[in-house]
Amino acid sequence: SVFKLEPFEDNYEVGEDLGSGHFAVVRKCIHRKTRQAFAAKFIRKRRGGGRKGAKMEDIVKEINVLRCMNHPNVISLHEVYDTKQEVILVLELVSGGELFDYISEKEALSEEEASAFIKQILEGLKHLHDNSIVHLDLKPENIMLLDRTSTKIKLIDFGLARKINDKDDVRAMMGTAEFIAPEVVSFEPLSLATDMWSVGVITYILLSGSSPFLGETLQETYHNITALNFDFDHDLFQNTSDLAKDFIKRLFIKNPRKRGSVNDCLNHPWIKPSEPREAIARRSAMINIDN
Ligand SMILES: Cc1ccnnc1
Repeated sequence: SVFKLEPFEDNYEVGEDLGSGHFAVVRKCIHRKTRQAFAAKFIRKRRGGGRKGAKMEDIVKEINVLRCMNHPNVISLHEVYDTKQEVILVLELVSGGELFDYISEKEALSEEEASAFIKQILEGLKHLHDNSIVHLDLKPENIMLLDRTSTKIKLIDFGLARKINDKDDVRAMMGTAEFIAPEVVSFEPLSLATDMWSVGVITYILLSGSSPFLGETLQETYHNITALNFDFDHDLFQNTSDLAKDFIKRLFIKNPRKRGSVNDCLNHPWIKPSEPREAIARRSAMINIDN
């Protein structure tokens, strides 16, 4: 079988908790022979007719998605163990913490920093979308920094990701309320554009520290999303460029077909500066000397 059946602890020492998800817990682990460090995702299997645990078909889906990924901004899968109670995904270890924590420590980021993070998220997402895979759960908790010092990021959780082929449309995948697109709320067919809405939400949060559609209740959040009830006139956006706002506006579009694609976003001037930013800065510095 492609999954290893021997006891996981024969080959790995299990270390500290790194996080937990729906039916899974992620722990740092060290390969006994090579001393190489990984992140082991222990996914509880659904036993009998119970409700606890993940369905094997969903676990296999996540594995198949991870298997076709090979990109610097996407977590890689090393190997899989299959035991009676659980499936263990041995994943590449990223130890810089969640982008979520990085932002909350810094309140809001500079536009350069935000643009650099979003560019990496778009590059990882392009790799998925070029393989017709939609993530469906993009949010700052699922984006991790490679290590404390670098600002390199990786997309980590593919629990809801799936192949989008036109014949069977995908519906009713619930991500996390704040980040889901209108078509998810209203149970309409999902597409790659569903991820692009979430990129808009993440960008808005990186630049302002505030969540665009979040309401007091779940219902209010859903209403704000389907009514596109967001604004930039927060004093939080007073010194944000029109280019950055334009980037976000092209993603908060109700009709998925009209929303910016991952390629549109990578070519947007807020992401792809026409010239290196230091050249822009140098030019404006020269102007200041002349004045
Ligand atoms: C939480 C996590 C997941 C995957 N790799 N490293 C850390």
